[in-house]
Amino acid sequence: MTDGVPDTLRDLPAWTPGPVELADLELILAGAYRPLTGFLGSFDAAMVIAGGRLADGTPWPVPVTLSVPKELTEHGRIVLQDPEGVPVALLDVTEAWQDPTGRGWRLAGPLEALRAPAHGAFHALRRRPDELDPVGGPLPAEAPEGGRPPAPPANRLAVATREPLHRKQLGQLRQVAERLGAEVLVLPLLGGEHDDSLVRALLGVRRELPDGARIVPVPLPEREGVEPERDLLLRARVAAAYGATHLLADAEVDGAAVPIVVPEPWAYDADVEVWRPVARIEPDHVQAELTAERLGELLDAGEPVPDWFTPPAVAAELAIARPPKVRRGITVFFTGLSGSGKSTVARGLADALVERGGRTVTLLDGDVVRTMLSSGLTFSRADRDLNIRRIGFVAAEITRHGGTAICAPIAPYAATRAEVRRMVSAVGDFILVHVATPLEECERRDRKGLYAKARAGLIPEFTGISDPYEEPDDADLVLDTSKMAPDEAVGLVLDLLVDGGWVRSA
Ligand SMILES: Nc1ncnc2c1ncn2[C@@H]1O[C@H](COP(=O)(O)OS(=O)(=O)O)[C@@H](OP(=O)(O)O)[C@H]1O
Ligand SMILES: Nc1ncnc2c1ncn2[C@@H]1O[C@H](COP(=O)(O)OP(=O)(O)O)[C@@H](O)[C@H]1O
Repeated sequence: MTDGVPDTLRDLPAWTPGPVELADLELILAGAYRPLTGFLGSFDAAMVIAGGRLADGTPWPVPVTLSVPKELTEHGRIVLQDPEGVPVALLDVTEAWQDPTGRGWRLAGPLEALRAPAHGAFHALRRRPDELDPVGGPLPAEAPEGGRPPAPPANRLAVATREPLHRKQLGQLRQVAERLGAEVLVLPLLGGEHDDSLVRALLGVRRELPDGARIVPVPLPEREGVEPERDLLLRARVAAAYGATHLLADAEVDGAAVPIVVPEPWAYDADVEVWRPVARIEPDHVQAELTAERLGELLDAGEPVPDWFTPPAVAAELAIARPPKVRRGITVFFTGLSGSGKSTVARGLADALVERGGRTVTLLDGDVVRTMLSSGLTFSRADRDLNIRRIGFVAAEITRHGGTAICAPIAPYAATRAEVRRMVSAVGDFILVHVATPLEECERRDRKGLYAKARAGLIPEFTGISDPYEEPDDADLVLDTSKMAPDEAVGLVLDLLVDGGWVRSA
């Protein structure tokens, strides 16, 4: 491995895989996907999807593939790079194939590591499987006074989790580890929006884990469309590569790479105020679980998460990952025809929120965006989509940081609006307001004289006249401004925000 890009690679085409593929690449190169040494070819992928096995019969739960644009399928070698353009691996292409369902192109072939991938927060905790001691670790150098050295643990119990561990799971983990005589390896699975919170929540309960427990973050994002059983099988594979002899999980699954251990049910004993196996609690002392729904309600309302349920360090991280609604970032996204009233209502809403105080507001109005962020873009479908994606990107950043983004573009395409909803919802909340003023009314208003020009054929591709507008079927609020005054329209959006808990009632 060298610092610069070797001369021999400089002329090769480079490709930046998607986030899940980059995580796969890292795990393949680290040996955490053993026995996989590269992305799957068509036969292996088909066998995995159909029967959970590679073509040679090795059990493998999910298709680990690399998708590329068609142009890249003509090359024999490709440099795979991270999103900053730093080369990570060299792919020797042995097969370019087309996915039978989506028709997208895939590449397979051996990989050569060029440089260790750059890790962000908590990089100091990362370990490749070969950087962990084998089960049991090195023997203690000296025996404790007057006794024999304790036997090293015979087993390694892994927990591979995308969720923090609460008091129940911590108790179950201690119980199972003790029963197995196992050391504990916690693998926080990275790839979500709150990776840092997850790792901090696990570090925060270190003292509640059995002695010597290790925490090693592993990039294993949730994969779209993969059933929970297959995800569990993949977690077991990775745990096995990290030397685990057992994996703690909520459910059993056949064919796992290491035995899955499902702990016996535990509950909170309200009489003696401890968590313990249900079998050891008087039935009328069993406290009802805090459901995920109730936990969500507490966090949304900014109420404390009870100490009996989770340690304070975890509760603090839960509140960071899901802040109270009054402090949570939100995007209010107006969509509608030109002249429908988007800017008027959006401006009125921004003013009303500023007057109330308590929220920072950024208005991303359609016309204004087009003179700054999207200057130079046309009104072709591709440029409109790019414009909306840019607005969505900025809105998501504002939302991530707890702000209020108010957007007011036409945004005529449902798929692009859905993309923005996804981007924003991953980091906060998203409200879609359809300003559904009829075209006749927008045209009658014709504030800028654009409809007249469009009718005269002077503006090609004018939304509603010579270009499509796809009506939303997922709007959180629909406003027809031909039937109400601007103040009333603003009032309706404000009511929605107050009722939903994002804005305090005046
Ligand atoms: N061909 C065509 N179609 C639609 N609109 C046009 C067009 N050409 C210029 N304009 C003016 O541009 C404003 C719409 O820009 P947006 O960025 O909101 O459009 S889009 O979301 O990218 O489709 C829109 O402003 P609003 O009236 O505020 O919606 C129009 O004034
Ligand atoms: N209830 C209402 N809400 C919003 N705008 C209204 C309403 N009633 C009349 N209008 C008028 O309609 C026009 C809408 O223009 P604008 O807000 O720029 O629309 P857009 O941003 O959708 O192009 C303004 O002249 C506004 O005064």
